Amino acid sequence: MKTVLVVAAALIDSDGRVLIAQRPEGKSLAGQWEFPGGKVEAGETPEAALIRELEEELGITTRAACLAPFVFASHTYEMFHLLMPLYLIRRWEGTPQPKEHTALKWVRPKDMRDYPMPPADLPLVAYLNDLI
Ligand SMILES: Nc1nc2c([nH]c(=O)n2[C@H]2C[C@H](O)[C@@H](COP(=O)(O)OP(=O)(O)OP(=O)(O)O)O2)c(=O)[nH]1
Repeated sequence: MKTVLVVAAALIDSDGRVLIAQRPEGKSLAGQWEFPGGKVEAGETPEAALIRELEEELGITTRAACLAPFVFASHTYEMFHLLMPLYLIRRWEGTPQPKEHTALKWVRPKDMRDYPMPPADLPLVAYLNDLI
């Protein structure tokens, strides 16, 4: 089975809330709430991929020095194995806009269970709960 490398971000605001984004209709896991991010492309570093995805998906600018490696998900889906590092980001420029998602929401980690998330993400929420 193929291992797919996806990078994701937990943007954290000054109130300790984390940004989650709802996947659009027509995609896999439609309607579920995820951490912004996406697949690392050939020849790209994970950090460059995340900076690119945040610009494309949210219209925000950040830089590699603002990405703090945190934890990772390793989860087998039916068609592939997902390996997904999650970076913490507390500094960025711009206001996140849902350019590719149905909606965005700032939520406290303890409230994330109210939002259906991909199975790979559930362990990550527990780590955010401990952090924040
Ligand atoms: N960005 C992101 N992707 C996640 C999370 N949890 C999780 O299982 N994924 C999965 C969903 C997708 O299969 C893949 C991310 O792919 P993507 O967002 O770049 O591309 P996509 O939706 O077009 O992918 P797909 O339809 O081909 O599955 O990782 C998460 O928290 N954030």
